[in-house]
Amino acid sequence: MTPDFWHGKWQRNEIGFHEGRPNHFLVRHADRLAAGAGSRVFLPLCGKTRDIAWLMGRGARVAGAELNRSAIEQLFAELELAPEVTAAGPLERFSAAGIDIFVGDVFALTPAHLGPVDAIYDRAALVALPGDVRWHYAGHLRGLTGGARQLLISYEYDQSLAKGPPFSVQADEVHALYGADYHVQELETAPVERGLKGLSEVVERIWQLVPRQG
Ligand SMILES: C[S@@+](CC[C@H](N)C(=O)[O-])C[C@H]1O[C@@H](n2cnc3c(N)ncnc32)[C@H](O)[C@@H]1O
Repeated sequence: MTPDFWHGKWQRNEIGFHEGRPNHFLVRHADRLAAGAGSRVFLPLCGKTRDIAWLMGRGARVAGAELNRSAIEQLFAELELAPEVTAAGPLERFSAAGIDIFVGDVFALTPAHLGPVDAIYDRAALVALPGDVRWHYAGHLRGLTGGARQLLISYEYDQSLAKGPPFSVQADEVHALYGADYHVQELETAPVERGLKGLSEVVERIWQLVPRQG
């Protein structure tokens, strides 16, 4: 997916991925992020997800990365926060109390700019990326965060019936991407009731990834 693909989606308001309310799996399993008051949670490819407000409401601090500037302007408007905007290498940092969002390519974000994070919450981020990029992404997340624990939400469907994104990411791929560094545990699986891409047989899975040396 090129940056223009995603900018076009935001420009045309084709944001079917945006849930508009906190994700049901996150609400049920957030305690496993061990991200209570003061913890800092990183949301890669964050869009303007309502999960950010929900996590902040629990006292977590939030960091995010998002390609599209308008999405982040909308996010701050919805949070009723006025961001301070500064340069962060090739990205921009939108900051307010308890929140830093890096606008630009997540692959250009460095650990020095991101700063320490306690946990990663990946919803519709890994699955937004094509297969070859997913390997690069998993390694980049490790490098950015020192292998912080994760909650990861994936979709599975028959990829021969529809093109991504979101891409189908099978269980064995999650293990292959993360199993060397993390204990990978499936927490819950549920059918996507409204379907996805016109397909009725789609499942959504939430994973907990705990660092092996942690
Ligand atoms: C499927 S959406 C998911 C957004 C959000 N996680 C949610 O749950 O609503 C993927 C988002 O990733 C952003 N994105 C895609 N490639 C990116 C990249 N290389 N760096 C940063 N953001 C990216 C897109 O603009 C889009 O907002």
